[in-house]
Amino acid sequence: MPKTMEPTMTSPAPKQRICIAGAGAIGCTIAARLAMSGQEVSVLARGATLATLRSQGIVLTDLEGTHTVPVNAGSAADFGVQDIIFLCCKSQDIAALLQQIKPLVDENTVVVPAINGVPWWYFHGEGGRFAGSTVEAVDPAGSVSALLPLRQIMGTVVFITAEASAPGQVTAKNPHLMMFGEPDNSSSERLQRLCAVVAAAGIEARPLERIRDKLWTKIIANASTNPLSVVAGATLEELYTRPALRDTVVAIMQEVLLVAASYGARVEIDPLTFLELGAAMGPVRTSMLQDYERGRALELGSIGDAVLELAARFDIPMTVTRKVIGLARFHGEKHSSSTATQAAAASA
Ligand SMILES: NC(=O)C1=CN([C@@H]2O[C@H](COP(=O)(O)OP(=O)(O)OC[C@H]3O[C@@H](n4cnc5c(N)ncnc54)[C@H](OP(=O)(O)O)[C@@H]3O)[C@@H](O)[C@H]2O)C=CC1
Ligand SMILES: CC(C)(CO)C(=O)C(=O)O
Repeated sequence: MPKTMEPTMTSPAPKQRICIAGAGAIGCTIAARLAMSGQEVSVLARGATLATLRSQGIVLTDLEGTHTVPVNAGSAADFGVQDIIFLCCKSQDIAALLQQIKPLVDENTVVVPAINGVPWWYFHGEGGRFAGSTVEAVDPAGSVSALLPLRQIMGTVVFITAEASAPGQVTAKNPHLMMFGEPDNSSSERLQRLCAVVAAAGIEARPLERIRDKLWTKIIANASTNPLSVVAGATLEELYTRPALRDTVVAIMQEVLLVAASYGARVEIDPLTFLELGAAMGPVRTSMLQDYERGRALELGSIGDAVLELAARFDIPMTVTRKVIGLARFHGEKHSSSTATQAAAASA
């Protein structure tokens, strides 16, 4: 069975009301591209980022050059009901952001969580042995699932590398690619519409029949590199090419591949191909390394703990993965508390 459906929409992308909730590296990249393509884009932001977006717009540098893009930025109260909402935050911020976007959602709104790791809706919509069960690491006691009906969600896997150098200023050094799929694996008009809208914005958009296969492909990439990038202070190129790091990357890949296979995922990429593709992305700093360097919380819930939780259901040991996640957590907590102490001292 082909895993990528053929996009069926040939007419120009329909005009949509689109909200980007979360204006960091990925949010600003998607918002700028969509706004440049003529869509009605609203960006939900806060603090210094909101002020900058209002005064200067988004400055996106990607493979096509540098674009300065004015956007309508504000809080949820400033926007009406949306056709599409991209959630562009770290997994630990999903619940807060879902609460904020409630006024923007009606029964036709499609919510697209552009978030790495195991999604909170993983066991919803597809059936199977664990149907309806909760991934506690990302959906404690079902508290996130309760915030949004499953039928509003469109799965996505984001293959973009982006970094914000300042609020609203983002550089993305690789081609933009996003894959989309219904949680119940169905084909739908809204899936085709979403792909048409995103493709018209210069982001390659692939509709998928089995979104979980590609989720696992990305989970393998993130679990094997993001936490280790923090421990080693290493770029993707270094992680995938330096023997001392590559061995650990491969060991984690092998462990997570076993978890993916246990859940029936068909992952087409073997570890050696992962290494080649990853190295070709260049000296990219993972989003987790970016957070570490800023003293921010690390996204270990969806990228680390959720994977260990799913492995435990099949008694898969995860020896290397667990150790690296533990080390990353230790480094992250230590660094963020010393960053907070320095900030407090500086403002005293
Ligand atoms: N960067 C990358 O290259 C890639 C990232 N990803 C994934 O995409 C997701 C987003 O990552 P990325 O863009 O890098 O993350 P960032 O940290 O750069 O951006 C997240 C944004 O969400 C905002 N935010 C969080 N909570 C709220 C809230 N309650 N209200 C308003 N704004 C909020 C943050 O605001 P504030 O700054 O004020 O906290 C921040 O601007 C993550 O899951 C990441 O793993 C996937 C592929 C590549
Ligand atoms: C590094 C990358 C692009 C892929 O592993 C990523 O998803 C991240 O930075 O979180």
